[in-house]
Amino acid sequence: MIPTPHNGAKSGDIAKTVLMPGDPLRAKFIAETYLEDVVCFNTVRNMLGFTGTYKGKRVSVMGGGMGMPSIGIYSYELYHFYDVDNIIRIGSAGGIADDIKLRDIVIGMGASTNSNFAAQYQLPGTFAPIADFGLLRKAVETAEKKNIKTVVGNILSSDTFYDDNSNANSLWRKMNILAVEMEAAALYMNAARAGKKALCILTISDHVFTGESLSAEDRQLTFRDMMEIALEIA
Ligand SMILES: O=P(O)(O)O[C@H]1O[C@H](CO)[C@@H](O)[C@H]1O
Ligand SMILES: O=c1cc[nH]c(=O)[nH]1
Repeated sequence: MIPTPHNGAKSGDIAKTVLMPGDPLRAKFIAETYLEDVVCFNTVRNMLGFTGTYKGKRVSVMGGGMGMPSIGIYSYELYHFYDVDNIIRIGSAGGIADDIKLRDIVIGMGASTNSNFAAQYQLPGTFAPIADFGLLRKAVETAEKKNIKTVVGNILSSDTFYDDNSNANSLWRKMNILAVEMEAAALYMNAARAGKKALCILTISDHVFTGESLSAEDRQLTFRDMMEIALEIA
């Protein structure tokens, strides 16, 4: 079923590993900054996707949009229709745990969620969405080699950015959730169901409780550490 309603790529246009920021312009930035011999494979809905080489390895980078329905569509199509094996989400997140600071890189070993995405599987219990251990280990080792600190643990994938329940994040904090973002749980579920691999690496752009947030310039600079870790393990 390719091209799909959401992806104009043809068979073979996409590498086995795809880096997936939420923002398609971040995908363009990565392609222009780090990749050689770049080809743009998707412009449908401006959800830009590129394939090129990084240090001789073929790698793709594509926006995934905001929220679980969006990354759910793009990652499903990549795994099932484009033969992609690994998707590494690289995103921004809000700090929740007290010891998480602006610019920290958080790796989602697990992704708790308030979403109903898992209902489709009709499981007789609660599914725990987790990262691929091999990708996780490589990311941590690569960061250590680069002298970049990472914090590994449980994150929250939320359906809401603006939430009417002002107490919700305090409740998640009690369960040692490190940070909140909006996609990893669906990505991890799609990977599990497809028998493929996924990882979510995040940079803390703001803190839910202190209200601090990074400037646009600071984001650009600190996001590069996360991008380089993802590119190295691709
Ligand atoms: O920076 P990205 O990857 O878009 O990730 C975070 O930013 C968006 C919200 O501002 C959500 O998509 C959230 O998951
Ligand atoms: O989803 C997100 C991303 C960044 N900051 C937040 O508070 N939430």
